[in-house]
Amino acid sequence: MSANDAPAFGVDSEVGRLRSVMLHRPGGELRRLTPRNNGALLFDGIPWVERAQAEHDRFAGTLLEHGVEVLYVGALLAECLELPEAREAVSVSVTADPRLGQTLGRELAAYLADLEPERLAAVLVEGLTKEEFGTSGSLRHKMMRPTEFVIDPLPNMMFTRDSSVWIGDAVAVTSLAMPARRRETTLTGLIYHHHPRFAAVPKLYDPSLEHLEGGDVLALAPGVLAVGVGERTTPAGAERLARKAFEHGRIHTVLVVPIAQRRATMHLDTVCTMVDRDRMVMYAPAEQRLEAYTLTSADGGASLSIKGPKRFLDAAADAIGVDRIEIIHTGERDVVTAEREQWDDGNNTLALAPGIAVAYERNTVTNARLERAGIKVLTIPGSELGSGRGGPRCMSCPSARDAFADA
Ligand SMILES: NC(=O)NCCC[C@H](N)C(=O)O
Repeated sequence: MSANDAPAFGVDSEVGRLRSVMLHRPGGELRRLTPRNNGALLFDGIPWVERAQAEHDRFAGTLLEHGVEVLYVGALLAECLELPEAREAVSVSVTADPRLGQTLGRELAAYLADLEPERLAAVLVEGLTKEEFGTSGSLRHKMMRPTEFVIDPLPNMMFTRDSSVWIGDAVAVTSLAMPARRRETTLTGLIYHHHPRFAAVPKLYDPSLEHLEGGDVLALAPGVLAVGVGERTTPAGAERLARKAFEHGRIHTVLVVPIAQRRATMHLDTVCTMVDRDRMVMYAPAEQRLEAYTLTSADGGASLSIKGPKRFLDAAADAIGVDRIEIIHTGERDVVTAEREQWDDGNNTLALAPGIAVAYERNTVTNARLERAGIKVLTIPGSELGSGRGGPRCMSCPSARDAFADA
């Protein structure tokens, strides 16, 4: 398919020319972060909010300059929340929180029902404190501190990569592992199920299923997925996704890649990302260490063949049908620079086309290596955004790329 008749939706690789992407511009939810809650909310510091927004605007600006359509979660949500059925679904999911109790739950439903779509969309992401909510006849409310949350904020909403992932022409709304992020998928799910733009798109997964996060899913090439299994995605989640992808029919091989269960490697896309058709930026120690189980199915996912494990890069080259995948290392050969730049999302790049990638400017050594290898690196600032431990790939969910064959 050529660029002119590219599908309205669809992602068959990490590098096909990017056409449309979902972002979330960080807002008031970042103002909820304090030194007491930042750990539980999965931030390594307290971001300067205005600066984080300016950095995010630079990111979005870079995408727009390169012809990418930028869709914002806030606007899509507000558009959905014009629909009574979407408002009802969101109210039911928020007020089902057992911590609220019957009275506060009922009062909260009435409060949400009075909000205009845009304000409701903002409250759902920014959260709501007791003092913002106002008076209540509930015991729960009486016993809360003024700054305690009636609705928890979602400061990680800007990492749109994790709560949904496109596989061919279908979307998987994922099942997030960390309590601080679980409610994100009620919002992304709402968008994909209710927004007229996406309502007809086939849905491959849902948040009630085994844990699976989009940052762990790499579309290595048409028909081939790599799924990291570690702190977030479970083996059961990877297996379920594989079955569903085989059943849907666009995927022939799923490589399941165990990754260390620690914060520095929370998702596979913190360890490696594709920057070209057969080139990857990767944390050097992973080159030899990463292994993969190769999953295939001869009957559309009803039964699975599981082979391996073998070295990930060999399994990937076999599955894609190339001699080898060329690796560009994060940082230098010295362990310290590599570790620092891996931590700062040096290999969490977003490809706009084969050989063109957006990267944080701070990872100077990795970026220089990429440039030396002939990759065009478009840098963006990320000093504040980075405190959430996610880079350009984490902060974007592509819904349309040109087909790999034509990219
Ligand atoms: N794919 C990614 O690596 N996403 C970054 C997620 C960062 C977020 N603070 C988290 O811990 O989930």
